[in-house]
Amino acid sequence: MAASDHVDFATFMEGVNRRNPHQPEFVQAVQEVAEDIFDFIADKEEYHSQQILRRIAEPDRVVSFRVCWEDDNGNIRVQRGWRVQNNNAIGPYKGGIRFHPSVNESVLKFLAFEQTFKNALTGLPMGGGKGGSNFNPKGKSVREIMRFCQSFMTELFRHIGPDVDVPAGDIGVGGREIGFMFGQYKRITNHFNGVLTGKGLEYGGSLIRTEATGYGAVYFLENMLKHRGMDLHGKKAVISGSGNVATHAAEKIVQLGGKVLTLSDSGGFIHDPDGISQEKIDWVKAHKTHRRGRIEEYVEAYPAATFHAGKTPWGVPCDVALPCATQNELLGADARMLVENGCIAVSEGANMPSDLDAVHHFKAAKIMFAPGKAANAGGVAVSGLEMSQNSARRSWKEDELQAMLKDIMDGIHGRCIAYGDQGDGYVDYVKGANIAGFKKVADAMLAFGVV
Ligand SMILES: NC(=O)C1=CN([C@@H]2O[C@H](COP(=O)(O)OP(=O)(O)OC[C@H]3O[C@@H](n4cnc5c(N)ncnc54)[C@H](O)[C@@H]3O)[C@@H](O)[C@H]2O)C=CC1
Ligand SMILES: O=C(O)CCC(=O)C(=O)O
Repeated sequence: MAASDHVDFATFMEGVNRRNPHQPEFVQAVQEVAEDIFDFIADKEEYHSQQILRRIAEPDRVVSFRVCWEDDNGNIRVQRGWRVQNNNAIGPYKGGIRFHPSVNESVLKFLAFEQTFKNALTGLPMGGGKGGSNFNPKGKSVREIMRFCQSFMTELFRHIGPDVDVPAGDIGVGGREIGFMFGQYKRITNHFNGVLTGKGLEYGGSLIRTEATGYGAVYFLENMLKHRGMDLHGKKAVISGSGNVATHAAEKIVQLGGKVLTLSDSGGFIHDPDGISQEKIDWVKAHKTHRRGRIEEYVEAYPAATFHAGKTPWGVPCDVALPCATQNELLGADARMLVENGCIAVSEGANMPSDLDAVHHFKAAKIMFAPGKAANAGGVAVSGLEMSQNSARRSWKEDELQAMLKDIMDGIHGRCIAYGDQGDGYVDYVKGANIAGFKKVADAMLAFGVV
């Protein structure tokens, strides 16, 4: 294709929209990447002629299946399950499984697409995938969760494998669910291998996998601040979510001398002006993981705090913000409010929590803004380390893994600077992450020819 025949950004996006009707999350994720990639490849003929971005934005395959299970009252329930295998140019498909009523093909395609770039950024050999179901774990008994997980794996097992596709947890899927799924995989296949990550320590799991995403998001934040000669000491942090990522991000902020003011769930947010200490974080972890309670009950345990029903925490003045709940939970108006209130840095613990308007505003305001594909990559990175440990049939020590996680987060920060430094002191981390992730996957694809 001659340079003049190159498809331009608008035509490319028109095609993405046309081919993916009613999939707004997927189109949004592709647009955020394409905005940067089109500039980068403007003078790189091969990426155009080999249609690399067009190919990455078309999943290798989307498997959709029926998941039948029986509830405690003997009723037969039917859910839909999916595995989206987006791209395996640099390694086996890798990415979590989400159980939430909002899960649909668009959400999983966006997550698998993002995962492709994120996994490339870690420097480890992992392709991008994601799966899940519209099953709602809320209010279900442990036996119901177990029956659902077993039924889900009864179909999923034929599409995955330690060198094929290695799922893990995500929203609604933690250690308990991974245990039920691994048990069923082993029963069906008679194989004990590293087909899932986030496993229990007794059966092949890795130390610090549970903490890695939240800790990693704070390490990335720390790196951004350090790059500008600052640190987290005394900084006020606003965090959304109260699950795995949010509570471990809060824990690391507290360890590094910051003050955490908020946590949230789909019912609203709590604001604790005294700061959410380690003891309070432990209470939230137990409340969410064992008692499966709501965040509003925090104010009964800690009366100095207030609960704000149906609201997000972005109006609380802060120095740094970490959206750690779900996609599109931080909108353009929230971004404006954060910047006006003096927020200097945002590190995305969740996947695509900021909508496009918010991302554009953060970039225009030139605050430090780390997109999820860079900031929350610590989780999948330690999953990659779990895969290595499983292959070698050994377990590394905690301090070795902590050092590796830190090193990987430093590496991602460095890659973002390499492609995102604007030369005037401002680093466009979105651009840096998109280009660094794209380049690795694209160059592998070029090596394979047209496949
Ligand atoms: N668990 C992991 O290792 C990784 C998770 N992530 C992302 O981090 C985010 C959180 O995941 P986890 O903490 O693992 O899940 P989780 O299931 O432990 O917690 C999810 C949290 O988000 C909240 N939430 C869900 N939907 C919400 C909504 N509509 N409005 C407000 N709050 C809502 C829940 O109440 C809960 O506090 C997701 O975007 C996930 O994709 C990203 C990288 C790795
Ligand atoms: O550890 C993994 O493989 C999954 C992590 C994940 O789902 C994510 O990075 O969004």
